[in-house]
Amino acid sequence: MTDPITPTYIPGFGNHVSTEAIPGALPIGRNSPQRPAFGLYTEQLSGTAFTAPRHENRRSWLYRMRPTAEHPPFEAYEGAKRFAPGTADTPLPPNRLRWDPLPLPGGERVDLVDGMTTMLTNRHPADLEGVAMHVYAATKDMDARVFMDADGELLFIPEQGRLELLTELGRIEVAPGQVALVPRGVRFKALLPDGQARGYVAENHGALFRLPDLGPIGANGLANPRDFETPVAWFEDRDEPTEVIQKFMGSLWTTTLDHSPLDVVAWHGNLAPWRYDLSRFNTINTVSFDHPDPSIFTVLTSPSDVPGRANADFVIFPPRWMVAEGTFRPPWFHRNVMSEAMGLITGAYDAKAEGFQPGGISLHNIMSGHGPDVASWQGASAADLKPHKIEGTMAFMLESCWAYRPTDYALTHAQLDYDAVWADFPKATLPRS
Ligand SMILES: O=C(O)Cc1cc(O)ccc1O
Ligand SMILES: [Fe+2]
Repeated sequence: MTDPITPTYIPGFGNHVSTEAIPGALPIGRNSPQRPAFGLYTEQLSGTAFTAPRHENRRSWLYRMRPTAEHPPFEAYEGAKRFAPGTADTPLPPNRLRWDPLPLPGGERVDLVDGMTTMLTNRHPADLEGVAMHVYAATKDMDARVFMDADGELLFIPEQGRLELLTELGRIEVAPGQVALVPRGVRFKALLPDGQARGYVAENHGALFRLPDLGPIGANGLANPRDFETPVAWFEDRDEPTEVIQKFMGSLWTTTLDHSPLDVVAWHGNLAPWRYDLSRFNTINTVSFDHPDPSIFTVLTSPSDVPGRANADFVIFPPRWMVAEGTFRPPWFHRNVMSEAMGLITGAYDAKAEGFQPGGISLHNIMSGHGPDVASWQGASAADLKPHKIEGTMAFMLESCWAYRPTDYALTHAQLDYDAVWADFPKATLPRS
């Protein structure tokens, strides 16, 4: 059963962890003993192909009360109609779009799974590439059910309310301002310690998120590995019917076990959930002039097969000093070969004076002209360029080389005239010859 003890974490990113909730549960010196302690079952959970290069290879060994293999067939899940509904195969308009935050559900309370709305997808999960952006608005704990995503790892980005993620590999509490990752295939349930919660989920079908290379920055900076926290082993011993909802190849499926599958008593390996506090991000930026590319704010990257071109970059815009001299300081006007989906966790974003709200989303797909809105452009063009601290804000970008396609729900719920934020810029006045 869930107990109120604060979860315990082990620091480090991608480390080889060994952890047991009951002394003696973890075998020593071999992965697969003939008779594991206490009659536990051994299971390998792979996050990369068996043959992935050693520095990319991610897997963990789980020691559990029953094998995952013991389950009835899955059937189509009829709930969560806005979660993973698929997208139409019609031409994708190149329009810029923006969305207000989802209202929290009013009447009947909904849990995290039924409170999920898929907004943007790119690529099909079967391609093993691409990312999706979902938003959740939940008002109920998941009780006798768990969720598992066979289609990718899940990066939770809370905007309101904490989530307590009870996973097969341990418990994670994540609050707005922090993010948490649940690896592909790991079952979990989400409790809402604040009674309700809202936020974003980035679902990554491609190469696992990793820390970016630092190049000339050196050995330290941006997100430092020691600030990632992986939970110690924890399990529940619950012989009660437990629904398992699984996302597989873009659809939702359900089956019911006679026990909780959160029954991993010990595990070791380097494929595990973690959380990270975005305030630990060591923000690096110009101390001279110009506005560096936003890649300087990359927290995590999922590479594609093309060097330097991300399947997905998770980038943040944290509080920071702005000191650039003789410079238009906010994001510039630009057209990007990558596609940009953005969210706002708190505060305001420096390129948008209004209309981009916490919990909202904006979409600027490949080659869409965008940048500061008229009000932000006017303000920054006239600003006195003394050092200035941008405070109380946290926006993020899920930048992908694949164009995003909004779901039907997203298309029918977008703000009506986002283009207007860039209307009526004064024309440049050229010198007369
Ligand atoms: O479009 C955006 O607001 C995101 C962004 C921010 C920035 O500082 C530079 C480029 C960029 O795409
Ligand atoms: Fe941009």
